[in-house]
Amino acid sequence: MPAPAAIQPQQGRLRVAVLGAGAWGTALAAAAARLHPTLLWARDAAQAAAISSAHENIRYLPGVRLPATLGCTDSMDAVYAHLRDGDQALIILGVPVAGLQAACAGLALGLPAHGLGHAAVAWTCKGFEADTGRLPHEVVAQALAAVPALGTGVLSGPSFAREVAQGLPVALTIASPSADVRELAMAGLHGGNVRVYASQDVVGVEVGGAVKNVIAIACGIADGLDMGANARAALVTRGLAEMTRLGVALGAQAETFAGLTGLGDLVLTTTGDLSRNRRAGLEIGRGRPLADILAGGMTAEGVRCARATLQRARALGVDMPITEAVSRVLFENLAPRDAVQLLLGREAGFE
Ligand SMILES: NC(=O)C1=CN([C@@H]2O[C@H](COP(=O)(O)OP(=O)(O)OC[C@H]3O[C@@H](n4cnc5c(N)ncnc54)[C@H](OP(=O)(O)O)[C@@H]3O)[C@@H](O)[C@H]2O)C=CC1
Ligand SMILES: O=C(CO)COP(=O)(O)O
Repeated sequence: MPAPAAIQPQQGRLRVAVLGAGAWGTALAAAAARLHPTLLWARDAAQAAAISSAHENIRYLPGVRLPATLGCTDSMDAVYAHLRDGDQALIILGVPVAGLQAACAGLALGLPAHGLGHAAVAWTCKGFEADTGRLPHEVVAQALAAVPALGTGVLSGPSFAREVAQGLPVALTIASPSADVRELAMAGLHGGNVRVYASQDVVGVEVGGAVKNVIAIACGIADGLDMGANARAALVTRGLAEMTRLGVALGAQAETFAGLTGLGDLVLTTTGDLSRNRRAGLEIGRGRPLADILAGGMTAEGVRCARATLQRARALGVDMPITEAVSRVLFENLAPRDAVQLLLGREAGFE
């Protein structure tokens, strides 16, 4: 695609709101607050008050100091008032896939009622919706259909929340059919140690984010079983192949999977121990029951969406052997070692 137009400085004019004060929403809010007036929204009043006063999200990012300029509220009216005070409004959704529909349904009512029907909305969740198999943009299109002037896009890429909140370097991708949304997201976050690239391939970016979580579980399982570095490299590479097959079948561009939101995020999440999906896999490989691992409420989107990914792939006739093996380990009591044998026992074929 052609390079997007140069970004004009928006200081003082662009206002950013981040909905969802989990690890990733808080980290992105911290990054945006270094550049623009930014307000974070938490659904829990006590959590919002604690973040505003202590400048720390003790539940999700303990020990990380947040910018003093970053406020947090549990009031959507306060969010709308904050956005109305600027000339341009960027709303970043930091909720998981399971919360996306409800978050958008709220915005579909609230944004037009507050004169913000032209805002830009970017979601950050990674996965297929568990019950419906929809990708996030399909959820958003339906939930925001009543506000057609809104610009929408997906923000993704290899990005552990803790590192971003600490101000360490990161590269992200905003994918949207709208040049305005791409430029607004870049203006909102690009600067200092944050680089934001643009893409038009929403499907490719979303499929990369969804499938890499499942492959991270597979790599965690292999590492938990001490299968070695060769096994991990094989899973990453063949995982990339199945991610690409599914993405292309859904209309994505194959090149997207060689970028930040495909290979980039796959490498990060399959090898970095900050990954919750990888950690879930490690524990499974070491024999811990899944229910135990998730008992604390840890967000592991690969667990939530593995079955939906597989169903969508089957409907398209796409072969995803690693995703299938992970799904059977998670939900059909297949022993991790038997899953490895199943993958190794497949017929030889062309790469
Ligand atoms: N953490 C990371 O490094 C990254 C995460 N992501 C993606 O971002 C998304 C969010 O992840 P992350 O922030 O880490 O998750 P967390 O578990 O840290 O936080 C989730 C946040 O969403 C809220 N939430 C949870 N369920 C719902 C719901 N059904 N409706 C509304 N709000 C809800 C939670 O509120 P409450 O606290 O009140 O429960 C919390 O504020 C995931 O899809 C993840 O894959 C993307 C890039 C990096
Ligand atoms: O998406 C992520 C990094 O880009 C975070 O990965 P986990 O959800 O596995 O922690």
